[in-house]
Amino acid sequence: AQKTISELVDAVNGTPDELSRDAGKKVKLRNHANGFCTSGVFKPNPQATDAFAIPFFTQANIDIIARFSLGGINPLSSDKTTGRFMSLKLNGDNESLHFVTSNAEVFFASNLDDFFTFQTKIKQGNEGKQWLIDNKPDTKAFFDYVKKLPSTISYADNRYFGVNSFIFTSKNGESVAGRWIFEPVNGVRAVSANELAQKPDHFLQQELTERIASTPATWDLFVQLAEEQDKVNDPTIVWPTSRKRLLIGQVIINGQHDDSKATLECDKGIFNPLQLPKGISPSADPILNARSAAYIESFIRRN
Ligand code: HEM
Repeated sequence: AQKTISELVDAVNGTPDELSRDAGKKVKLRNHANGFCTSGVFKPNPQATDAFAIPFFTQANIDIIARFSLGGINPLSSDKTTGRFMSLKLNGDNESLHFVTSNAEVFFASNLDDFFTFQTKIKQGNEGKQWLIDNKPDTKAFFDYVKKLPSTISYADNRYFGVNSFIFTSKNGESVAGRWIFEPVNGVRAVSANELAQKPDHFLQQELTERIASTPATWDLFVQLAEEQDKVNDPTIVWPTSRKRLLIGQVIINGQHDDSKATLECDKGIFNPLQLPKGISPSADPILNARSAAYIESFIRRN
């Protein structure tokens, strides 16, 4: 039988027992616990609405609430790992759009059973990891990809990927599949193992806060468009880099609303990958379609 949302959240939180929901609630477990919130503005590319029928992007400046995080349920995990995550709420005058992204372009599972298996095995240490390498080619490909990710000493120095596909309505009413890619305007900056070793265990929050006090962290947001032969509903398959990209706008993280209630309390809420404006809809990717419900279940448990 298909895994339930509750079982998936149990597996993520590592509390797979009948009382897990209550247990999770008591200890307030949450994935991506090591993280913090800040703010900024999104400036759509005026040409974006030449290609797409997405009225949301006609607003010149859209407020952003951002949360940067690491994977895992340990709020005190070391910042020296390579995984980096960026979640954004674009709050427009009439609609909103959320992004929940990773610096890995590829996912480790294409279906909920494999997601559950990954979460369960990965918590069993080296033996579980070896089992995944031997039995799950998608997960092995993900491990190989992650090994090649650069070490970075700033959230600003990474590319971020939406990973799952969405369906975009073109100006002439056609549906086209695409994926979000955020390119850091100053490029990816990798550091040596030596430079990373000199850092304390926790530095990412302070680094970004100090950085944006003088210079915003900025990303160009692109939609990478699928071609006929591309697998749209499988996040373990990366599309060729030759695929056409359209510039949608720029993400500018400058802390402009860091004193607002929405930013200060952003940790309490959720980022919802299915919060989309008119003209963008979810693909049939089963991973994407389980995410909102899982995030809401996690939200209920931790509140
Ligand atoms: C079936 C697939 C997935 C499940 C079940 C799942 C589960 C979860 C859960 C339970 C949380 C905690 C939510 C909360 O309490 O706020 C979470 C957060 C998060 N997930 Fe996933 N996830 C899935 C796929 C993905 C994918 C594909 C990505 C990357 C593109 C991703 C990136 C994130 C990020 C960045 C957060 C933190 C959001 C924040 O900053 O508040 N997840 N996920």
